[in-house]
Amino acid sequence: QTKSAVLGLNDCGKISLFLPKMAYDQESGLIPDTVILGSTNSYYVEKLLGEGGYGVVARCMNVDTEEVVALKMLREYIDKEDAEREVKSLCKLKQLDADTHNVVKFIEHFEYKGRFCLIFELLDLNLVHYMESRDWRPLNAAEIRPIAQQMLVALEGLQNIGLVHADMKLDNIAFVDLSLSQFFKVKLIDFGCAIEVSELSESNTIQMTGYRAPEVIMGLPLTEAVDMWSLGANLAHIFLGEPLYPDESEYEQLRIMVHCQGMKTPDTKAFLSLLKQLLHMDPKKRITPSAALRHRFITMKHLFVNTGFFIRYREQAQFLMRRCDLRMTDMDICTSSKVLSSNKASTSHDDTEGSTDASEASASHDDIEPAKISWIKQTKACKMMPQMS
Ligand SMILES: Nc1ncnc2c1ncn2[C@@H]1O[C@H](COP(=O)(O)OP(=O)(O)OP(=O)(O)O)[C@@H](O)[C@H]1O
Repeated sequence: QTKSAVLGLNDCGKISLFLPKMAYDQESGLIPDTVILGSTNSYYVEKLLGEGGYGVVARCMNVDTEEVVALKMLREYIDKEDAEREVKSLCKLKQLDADTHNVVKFIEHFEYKGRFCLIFELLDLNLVHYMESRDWRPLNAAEIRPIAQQMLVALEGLQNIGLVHADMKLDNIAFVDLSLSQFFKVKLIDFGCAIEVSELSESNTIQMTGYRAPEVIMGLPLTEAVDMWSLGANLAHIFLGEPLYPDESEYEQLRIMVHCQGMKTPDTKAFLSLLKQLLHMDPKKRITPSAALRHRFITMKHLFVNTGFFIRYREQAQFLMRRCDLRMTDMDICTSSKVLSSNKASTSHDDTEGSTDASEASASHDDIEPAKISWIKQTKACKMMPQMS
């Protein structure tokens, strides 16, 4: 804790750390118009961009190359061990191509006056800022799709390198450049809580309340599926314009909103179908990133129906996806007339509901005590997931 830190509720109703401006500048060590000397590069601090419990982030310019970057200086009270863990996760992240996997590009790190400094590519507003700028007016399914697809690709990449983000929240999804034509191009940021999947244990209290997977709350064995749950809760948040959890009745709210306001278009149904599988109570049955990328909400197979409305809607939906320049093999296939005929003879690949990876992964519960299994079953029965279908 810092001397002047105050905990309070932010605009989203979440607990945040507030620091008075002047003390914050001094404490962060990031004072505009000063230069931070790194081991190989020096950075001119232009302006402060954001802050969190772990660090303060500023827009900086590499004095030699004039490259504009984001510098995150970890707070004074962060243990060296924790700082080194974040650096270790970021080094591991370098195994992925940051642009194709939609994760922030990590450039370098160094210590400055005993504080860890991490240098990243400069990104734009995060999803909280963006939603605030539109008064939390919900995004529609077509707008959510490119964000969902990119985050699934990111989580698939993390799964491949055995890393769990463990802090998927709207603050940690940032636009690449809102002023560019790639409007919905986003990246996953903040690997401060990331953990190797092999190091996950039941005692880990990871993820933020509201995005926390049930197995974390219940102290059950954890896997990378925790990130998929959080992604589901995040997508529901931007679809509703308000958080889905922790109040479970908000789940009912989602159902009623969709039902009463006539929003249950085929695309909304497809979105809810994916959401249901992301928010599966049982992590072993929760959909995987690769299966989710084949879900019809992402591939848009269900939109390839020959009616005037759908043609226009589909064109808009495809436009939003193309603007992000996504790796859309399935979607590209969908653009051909092949899809119209293949719709008739539906395959199991484009909609994974109740099939493929999700159900195959439903293996045994041998490693969970019987009492816990029965508890989960009861909880599952109480959940309103089935009502969403
Ligand atoms: N690469 C970047 N480009 C632009 N802005 C960034 C970048 N990285 C972070 N930010 C901004 O700084 C804020 C804080 O960054 P970050 O989430 O990494 O800090 P943190 O202390 O780990 O946060 P938390 O307490 O939420 O875990 C972000 O919400 C974002 O607004």
